[in-house]
Amino acid sequence: MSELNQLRERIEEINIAILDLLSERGEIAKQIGLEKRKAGTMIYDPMREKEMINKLQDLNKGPYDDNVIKQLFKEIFKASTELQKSENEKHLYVSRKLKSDDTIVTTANGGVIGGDEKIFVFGPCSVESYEQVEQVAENLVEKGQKFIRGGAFKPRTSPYDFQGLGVEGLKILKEINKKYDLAVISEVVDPHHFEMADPYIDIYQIGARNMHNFELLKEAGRSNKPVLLKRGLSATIEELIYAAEYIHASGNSNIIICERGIRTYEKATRNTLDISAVPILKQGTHLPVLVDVTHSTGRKDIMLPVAKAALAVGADGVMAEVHPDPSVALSDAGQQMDLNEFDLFYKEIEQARKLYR
Ligand SMILES: O=C(O)C(=O)C[C@]1(C(=O)O)C=C[C@@H](O)C=C1
Repeated sequence: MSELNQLRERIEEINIAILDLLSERGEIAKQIGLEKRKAGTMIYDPMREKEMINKLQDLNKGPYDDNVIKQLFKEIFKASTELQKSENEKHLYVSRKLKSDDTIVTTANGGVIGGDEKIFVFGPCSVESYEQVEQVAENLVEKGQKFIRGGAFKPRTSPYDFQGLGVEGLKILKEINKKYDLAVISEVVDPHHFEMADPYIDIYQIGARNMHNFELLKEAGRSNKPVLLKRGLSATIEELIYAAEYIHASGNSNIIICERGIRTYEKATRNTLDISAVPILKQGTHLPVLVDVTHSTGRKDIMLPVAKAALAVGADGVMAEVHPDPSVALSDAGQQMDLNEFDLFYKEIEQARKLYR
């Protein structure tokens, strides 16, 4: 055998030895990934990678220089994190990889979210009085709606802003539910609220500001009612999925995700609606996805085209705020539709809804 062929043979043996070691390394990385998942730690660990690279560079005898070694190992670490992520994703309860069928959330009054028909969730930002909620409820029943939203506990940016009527607000919502058979969606802000609010609420809402409140998510997971989870103000789609996973992992599979806009540098709208999050969430998870056009835009003049866009990209429904007299509303006065504006909005969005059934 020529010298060249002998060397090539040796190199191929080494390739196979490296491949075997890489496979073994990959299997260990997968196990590390599972341990990290149990502990709730992030997959990517730059400090650990730096430590390992420093050690390897110290031991490096050449002929490859330190930078080449660094690049080669960086590629290996990257491949490991990708492996860990896809393994984790396969194991996420909310992942479509684990369950290909859509999750369909139902309420006692026959409301269905995530089924063949797209749905709407309308109602005032805050519950202010029985009369105020009733005016909206009557309007919704005339339109054949199944849901009403209204906040009784309001986590507001300023502590001096209206904080909601609390339990009194929930009682009003229950009266409305009994009289109009509308399923009530209302926010809870404290892990102790679930037990207290149970007799009054049909779907618990976890608001954007609490998307990362893990104790609240876990308690929502222990509750026996559907949970509408809003995307955090600065949360990535991955973080939103993990927040939903917290609820599912604690035992509750009835989860609805709500894209409500994220904080960007753009000032033309209140938040920036991440429209691409909708198909990404629909592909990556089996959960129903709603789009809140009030909080994402903060502008009544563009709510309709944005709502149509949400339905067009695959949202299971649209949320929007409606108030009988927004000018005196105790919260979100500028962005809630009055009943006339709502009629116009509804006529058009109902047409669009039929298109995307
Ligand atoms: O040690 C870890 O925490 C791992 O997840 C393993 C590993 C690796 O491949 O060595 C993978 C990704 C991390 O960014 C750091 C290291």
